[in-house]
Amino acid sequence: MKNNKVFVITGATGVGKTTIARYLQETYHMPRVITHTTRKPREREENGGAYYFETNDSFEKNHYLERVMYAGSKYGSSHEALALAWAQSNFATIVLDTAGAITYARELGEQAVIIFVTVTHPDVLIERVQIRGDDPSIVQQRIASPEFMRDVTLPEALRGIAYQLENDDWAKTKARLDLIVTDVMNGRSLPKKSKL
Ligand SMILES: Nc1ncnc2c1ncn2[C@@H]1O[C@H](COP(=O)(O)OP(=O)(O)OP(=O)(O)O)[C@@H](O)[C@H]1O
Ligand SMILES: Nc1nc2c(ncn2[C@@H]2O[C@H](COP(=O)(O)O)[C@@H](O)[C@H]2O)c(=O)[nH]1
Repeated sequence: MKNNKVFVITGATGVGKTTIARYLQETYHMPRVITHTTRKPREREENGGAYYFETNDSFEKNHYLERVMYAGSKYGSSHEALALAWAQSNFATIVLDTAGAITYARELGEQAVIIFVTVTHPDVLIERVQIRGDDPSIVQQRIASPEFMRDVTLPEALRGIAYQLENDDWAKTKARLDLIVTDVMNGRSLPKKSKL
């Protein structure tokens, strides 16, 4: 349906994408599009919750709107998972790296509301994922990956398209998110040139 929209939350590791998607889910009842990955589950991550966890073989059996390699693992968002979320609500959320967000913007146009999340000091990202309890060797591999460095900066292809949302202070982030959601739900669009 043309009225359906998906809020695409993108940005670097640890910047708060999943936290934001959870807030949109809890506050606005937006279902999350569950994506597929071959990476190993973290503690407390369940199949069909955080992700559909796949083997290399099972990953290849799905139909993807887009797919990427990120820090050595495969990730992909399936047409089926997006349809499932839109069957529950006209507004859904998805968490993607910036390559995926660019594909969503290109493939879905106005139906994709892209939110690029940043922090003022990227050093805090390492602290955040350590506090989250990520395995230190995985954190090191992640930080060293070209995808991590790439996703710290708004890609050229998303300039003028993505909302830029600073997530230094969670209370302020929630207030800014409320502004974006209210505008989108009312069919308006806030200026996207500067950071919110
Ligand atoms: N504004 C904030 N201030 C401090 N900590 C935050 C803030 N937002 C999120 N966090 C915390 O930072 C950690 C990383 O957040 P989250 O898992 O949402 O990041 P992410 O962008 O989804 O990361 P990844 O891409 O690695 O999955 C979590 O422990 C979360 O609680
Ligand atoms: N392009 C896609 N990116 C995805 C997808 N699912 C998750 N992600 C992004 O990958 C990295 C790593 O995630 P993590 O859970 O291992 O920390 C992160 O930026 C996610 O947003 C997807 O289907 N396509």
